[in-house]
Amino acid sequence: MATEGPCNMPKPGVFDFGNKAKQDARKETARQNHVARLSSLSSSKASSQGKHGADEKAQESKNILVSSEDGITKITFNRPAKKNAISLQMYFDIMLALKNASTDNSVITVFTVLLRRISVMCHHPWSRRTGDYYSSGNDLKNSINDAGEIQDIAISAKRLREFVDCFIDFPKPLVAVVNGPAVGIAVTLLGLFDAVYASDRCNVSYSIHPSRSDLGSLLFLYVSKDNGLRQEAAEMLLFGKKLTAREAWAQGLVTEVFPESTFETEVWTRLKTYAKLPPNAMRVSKELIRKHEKQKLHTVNAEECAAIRERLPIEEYTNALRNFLSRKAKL
Ligand SMILES: CCCCCC/C=C/C(=O)SCCNC(=O)CCNC(=O)[C@H](O)C(C)(C)COP(=O)(O)OP(=O)(O)OC[C@H]1O[C@@H](n2cnc3c(N)ncnc32)[C@H](O)[C@@H]1OP(=O)(O)O
Repeated sequence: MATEGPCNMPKPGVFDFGNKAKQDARKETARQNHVARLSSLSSSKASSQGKHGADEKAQESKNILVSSEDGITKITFNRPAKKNAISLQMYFDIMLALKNASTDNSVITVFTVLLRRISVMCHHPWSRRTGDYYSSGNDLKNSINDAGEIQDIAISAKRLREFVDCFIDFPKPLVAVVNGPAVGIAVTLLGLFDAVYASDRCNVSYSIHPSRSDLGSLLFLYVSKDNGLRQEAAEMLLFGKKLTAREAWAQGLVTEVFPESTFETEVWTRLKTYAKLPPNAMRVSKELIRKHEKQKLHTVNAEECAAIRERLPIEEYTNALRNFLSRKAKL
């Protein structure tokens, strides 16, 4: 792989991970090992997948499960021990899953959390219960090594930008089934879904993570457009106020709130019905609805990621990270 000289390669498309990784490597020669790891992950998985039907199992990875059934491709967080914190590998797995879902036979793509079976001594011997968290956001270990030093900020910030771009550009209806609390980047993404169904045990928040106001500007753009909710949104983004599912609905961040007891049945019944609607009409409608805001979202995303890249190495951030990792601080 060339690492010197001018970069004359054309800018790769948003789902063109192979070329993006190569360009990263040219610019970040000092970080080649890390980039190579991500690149090899991309190429090995991409080559083993290609196009597939909506009724086949599409992708296996430990913390992100992908399956397709009844016209719905489901992308499922499966890292309950870490509250579904999103590691660098998971960012990559999700991008790959979105890339595949954009060309598979499915009609709708849904993000959700794996349900866990727990034993309860009440009316039923076994009861289904949702995973603890929908997602606790960015894995705080992404940017700190075992010695407590900040690492790979440039690559992480670039990866984050590509990740969010994939959501902005996703061509099919994209739905979030949020059956637990969501934090940080997982909240920001809600504004990029076409529908967000939340159970009443969900809440949304930004952490004490000092980068939250950068990351939140994307969300702010979305919720505060014409609806006079600027101050409420700012309270969450600047001061870390946690919103209940119903407050998030009032902000326009959640489409509908369901009681936890009927959440799964109601939501999946509805989604299966939606997946029978004409796919092309939905794609064209989505394109028309989103067309005018897309460029703005890309611009804000680029600005946010640049701000994250600049601000993250500062002491305020490193202290917050170390405090969390040494168990002195939480949300
Ligand atoms: C370089 C790229 C920069 C990107 C910047 C953009 C930022 C995006 C964001 O998403 S910022 C938000 C980051 N998230 C947080 O700050 C949440 C941190 N977590 C918590 O505050 C708490 O864990 C909790 C409130 C979510 C849950 O508390 P509790 O129920 O008490 O569980 P534990 O704290 O014991 O957690 C269990 C287990 O999970 C690990 N964990 C939880 N969240 C994260 C996380 N975000 N990153 C890494 N690890 C996480 C936690 O350490 C425990 O692990 P352990 O059992 O100790 O091994």
